Amino acid sequence: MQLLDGKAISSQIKFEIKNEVEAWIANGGKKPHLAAILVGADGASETYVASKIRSCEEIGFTSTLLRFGPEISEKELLEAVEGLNNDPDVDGFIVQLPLPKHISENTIMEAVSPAKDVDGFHPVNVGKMCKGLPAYISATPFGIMEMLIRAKIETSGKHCVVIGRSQIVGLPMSILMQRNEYPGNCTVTITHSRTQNLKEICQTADILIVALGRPEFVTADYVKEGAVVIDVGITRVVDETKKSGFAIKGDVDFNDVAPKASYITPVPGGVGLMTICGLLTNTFKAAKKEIYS
Ligand SMILES: NC(=O)C1=CN([C@@H]2O[C@H](COP(=O)(O)OP(=O)(O)OC[C@H]3O[C@@H](n4cnc5c(N)ncnc54)[C@H](OP(=O)(O)O)[C@@H]3O)[C@@H](O)[C@H]2O)C=CC1
Ligand SMILES: Nc1nc(=O)c2c([nH]1)NC[C@@H]1CN(c3ccc(C(=O)N[C@@H](CCC(=O)O)C(=O)O)cc3)C=[N+]21
Repeated sequence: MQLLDGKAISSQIKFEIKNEVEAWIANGGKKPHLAAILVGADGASETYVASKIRSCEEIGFTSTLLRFGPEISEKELLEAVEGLNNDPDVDGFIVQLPLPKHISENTIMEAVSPAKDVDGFHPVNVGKMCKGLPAYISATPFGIMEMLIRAKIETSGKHCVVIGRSQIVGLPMSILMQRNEYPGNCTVTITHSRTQNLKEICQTADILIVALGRPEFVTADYVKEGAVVIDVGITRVVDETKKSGFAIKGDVDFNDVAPKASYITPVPGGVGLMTICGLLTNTFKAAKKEIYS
């Protein structure tokens, strides 16, 4: 078993971005500025925001966080989005999901200017990604692809099973893994809560990407000997032994699955850190106006 060490890979990527940003600024470029809107207090979002702010500081980006209570109206949130769309200093921003039930996530995602949509959630960016055109690609799938590249994992002709079909992870991940270029060319199966025989399908996976949001759901009996296992899940569970009062768990039972896997990502220290790299890469592209002039 080989650990796909998100900490080591993401440190290397951040080092590379930091150097590029320094050169960009030395040549008169603008310091990249990433903003985030957080509504309420979702555990995974809190983890993300904290991690993101730390990374922005590390590599020399400006970061701004706009926090709102869960009672904010859709109209007020749309105004906040419009404010960031029109703020010339903000290069890119994300609206943390999930949003409270009374707010339509699709309405909010469509309100974000595609040029500042560093999460890659706007239909224009999703459409461009599907067609293989230059676009912001959702940070988590982007980070996972980068991890596969850096670990030189063979993907061509492999069976990739994705658990979860969300707009933010499962769906874009599936599209990227079937593309006619490395790291893609997989035969992809997308599974979800209505899938029958999930375990049997997972047992046929050469590459298993798990994003359903249930801590330690995938056990060794789901996994073929020698499979590559990518754990996207981030759930805060109560843990009295921790200073913070909680521990972060993935969707894969790591200790059970690791002996069977050829490669596996840990949680924490895996995909989450790669997501941050995806977001920073997209934000730097936004500052350089690489995709939208
Ligand atoms: N590490 C990182 O960078 C990131 C981590 N996350 C984490 O990843 C996890 C998934 O996030 P996200 O995609 O947003 O979650 P969603 O809740 O939006 O989607 C979950 C998906 O899993 C499916 N699902 C739920 N239960 C089952 C089941 N028992 N069997 C099979 N499929 C099931 C759902 O099916 P259906 O469509 O039928 O409801 C849905 O498609 C969460 O823990 C989240 O915090 C998310 C983003 C980034
Ligand atoms: N619009 C939107 N885009 C997202 O990409 C998005 C979102 N909303 N909502 C919440 C989920 C969750 N998510 C995480 C990303 C990184 C870490 C992360 O950096 N984790 C580190 C640090 C963990 C720690 O602090 O210990 C790790 O796993 O090692 C966590 C969670 C992005 N999400």
